[in-house]
Amino acid sequence: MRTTLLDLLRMKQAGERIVMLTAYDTPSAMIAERAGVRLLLVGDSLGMVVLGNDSTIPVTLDDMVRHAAAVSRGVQDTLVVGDLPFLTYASEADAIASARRMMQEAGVQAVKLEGGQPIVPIVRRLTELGVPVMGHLGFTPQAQYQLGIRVQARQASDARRLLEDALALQEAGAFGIVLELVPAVLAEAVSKRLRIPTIGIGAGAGCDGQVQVWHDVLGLHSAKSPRHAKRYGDIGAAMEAALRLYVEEVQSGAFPTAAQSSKMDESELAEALAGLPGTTP
Ligand SMILES: Nc1nc(=O)c2c([nH]1)NC[C@@H]1CN(c3ccc(C(=O)N[C@@H](CCC(=O)O)C(=O)O)cc3)CN21
Ligand SMILES: CC(C)C(=O)C(=O)O
Ligand SMILES: [Mg+2]
Repeated sequence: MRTTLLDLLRMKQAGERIVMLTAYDTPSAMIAERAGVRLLLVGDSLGMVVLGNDSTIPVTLDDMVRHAAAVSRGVQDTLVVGDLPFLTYASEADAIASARRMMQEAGVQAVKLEGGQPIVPIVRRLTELGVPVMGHLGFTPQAQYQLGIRVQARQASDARRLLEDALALQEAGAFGIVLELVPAVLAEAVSKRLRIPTIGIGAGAGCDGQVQVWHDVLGLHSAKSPRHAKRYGDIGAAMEAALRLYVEEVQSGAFPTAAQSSKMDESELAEALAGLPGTTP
C-alpha cells in the first residue's frame, strides 16, 4: 500500500520520524523503495545534481514532468512528491496547469511549492481542487539570488515570520512543510506548533522528518556536498573504479570474450565472403 498523507500525519502524532529522499530516475526510485524509503521527492535540484546547472532556476516543467514520470514508474508503495519549478506557479492559473501536468502526465501524488504568505492563496486553491501540496520555507533555492545560500531566519523578526508562514501554509491545506537551512531550535519550535509534519534539511533533529539529496547521501558528486548533507556511501568512487576496469579491459583486449559476443556459423560467413575483394591476413 502506498504511503498516504494521513500516514504522514499519524507518523508525526506517533513520534515516528519520516524519511524523505530525492530521486530523479526509475532505477534510483526502485533502489530507494527497496531500501525502505516510502516518501520520494523529485526535486528541482535535478538541475544541479543531474543536468549540470549551477542553480535550480533553469529547470523547466518539461524537465520535471519527464523525470517525475520516470521516478513514478519505479515505485509502487512510495508517495512521490514533485517540485514545481521556478515561475511555474506564480499565478493560480499557472499553478493549476503545472500541478495538472505533474499529476496527470508524471503520475506524482503531490507537488511542492517554495514560499510563504505570497503563495498561500495558491496553496489553498490547489488544495481545494484536490492537489496535495507540500510547502518549503527557510532557504528556498529558487530565490537563491535574493536570499544568498545561507541559514535563514536567525533574527527574531524573520523567525517570527517563518512561524507565521508555516501556520498560514498549514491553514491553507499544506500536508507538510520542508524547512531548509533553518536554525535547529527554530525548526523544533515550528514543528511543535504545527499539526502537519515538518521535513528538515539542514534544520536539525527537531523536525518530524528529514530529506536529503540522492547524490549527497551516496557520495555521487564530483564537487563537494553541502554542509548539511551526510554521506552514507562512496558510490561515485565505486563507479569510477568500475569504469577504470572497463577502460583497461577494452584497451588490453580482455573484453569482450566469446561470452559477450554474437555468433554465426563459419560456413555462413565463408559463403558470405566468397569471391568478394578484400585482403585476408
Ligand atoms: N547536492 C545538492 N544538495 C542539496 O541539498 C541541494 C541541492 N543540491 N540543490 C538544491 C538545493 C540547494 N541546496 C543547497 C545548496 C548549497 C548549500 C550550501 O552551499 N551550503 C553551505 C552552508 C551554508 C550555511 O550553513 O550558511 C555549505 O558550505 O555547504 C546549501 C543548500 C539544497 N539543495
Ligand atoms: C532539497 C530539497 C528539499 C529540494 O527541494 C530539492 O531537492 O529540490
Ligand atoms: Mg527543490
